[in-house]
Amino acid sequence: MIVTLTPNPSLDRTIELAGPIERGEVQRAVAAHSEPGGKGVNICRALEASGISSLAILPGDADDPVLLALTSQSIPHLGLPIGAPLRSNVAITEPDGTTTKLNEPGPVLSLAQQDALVELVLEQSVGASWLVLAGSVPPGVPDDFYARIIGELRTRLGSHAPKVAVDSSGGPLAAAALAHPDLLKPNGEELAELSGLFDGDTLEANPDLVVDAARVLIAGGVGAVLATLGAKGAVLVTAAESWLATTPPMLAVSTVGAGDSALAGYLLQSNLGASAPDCLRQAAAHGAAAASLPGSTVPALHQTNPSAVTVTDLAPVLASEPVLATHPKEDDQ
Ligand SMILES: O=P(O)(O)OC[C@@]1(O)O[C@H](CO)[C@@H](O)[C@@H]1O
Repeated sequence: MIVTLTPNPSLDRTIELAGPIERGEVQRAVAAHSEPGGKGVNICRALEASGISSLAILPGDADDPVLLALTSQSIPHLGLPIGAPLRSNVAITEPDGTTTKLNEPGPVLSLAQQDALVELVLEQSVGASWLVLAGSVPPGVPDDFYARIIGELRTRLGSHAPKVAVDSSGGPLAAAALAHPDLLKPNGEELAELSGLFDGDTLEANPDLVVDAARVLIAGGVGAVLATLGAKGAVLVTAAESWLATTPPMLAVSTVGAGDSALAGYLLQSNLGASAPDCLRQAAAHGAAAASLPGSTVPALHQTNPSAVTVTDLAPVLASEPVLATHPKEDDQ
């Protein structure tokens, strides 16, 4: 069983345009759809689609559209009632694959609600193989929320605690990185910010340099780093080894949730006891498949093509003069 916590879930609304977005103009959409979202929710949707048992923990009332959608899609979940509507996030997609994402702040979580959410996570983590702490934290929640959960989990469950993966950004990601998670899943920009090495564009264009940046985090106590690099693939760095996974070129339809799907692919194989390079291979295959699907749609295992993924060994470059290059972002936003 894989448990995810999404403290700031959303109803993801995708609006498809027939041409480029025009600021300040009225434009007609060709299609629109809604899906229950938030990073941990997407990971559970991807795992369930492949028959891997999971539980999505999130704040939200039973009659909130996000929870109603999870129920109707038979995604196992536990909602903590908060008496307020969850947020709606909007993605605007253009025919060339460009995705523009507008994320609301989300409802405030009181201290009592935060404590209740932590308690729910600790209770449900007993017997789980992984706990995934995913996404932004809503207003009122301090940056050390994920770090606190990792600490309390290990104090309470000791050697029975599940492995912890973190997929977040900004302050919550930085604080969680110091709490020794087993796996961190940054994109190039997040890894650059966390490590203080290079910038996001440089890392996304130069997977070799990702190893140097990830090693900074591993030296600080992070178990392994799975860095998703959009069209450039993904890099997995452990204490001793590192690999790059690349996929054949493709035109992205919507990159929303591609990073979440990549993490789901990794966890899926990890749960089956696969080797680190095979976990990475599935991560890249899941990420590519997600980018080929509209909106926040997540792929099932049978919709991915791991045999088309090339996995190669990487070594740290420790470049004294980083290569300057840019690359369009295609990771999830
Ligand atoms: O605002 P956050 O919590 O950072 O990200 C939320 C979000 O953009 O992440 C998912 C894609 O990764 C979407 O389902 C959702 O709308």
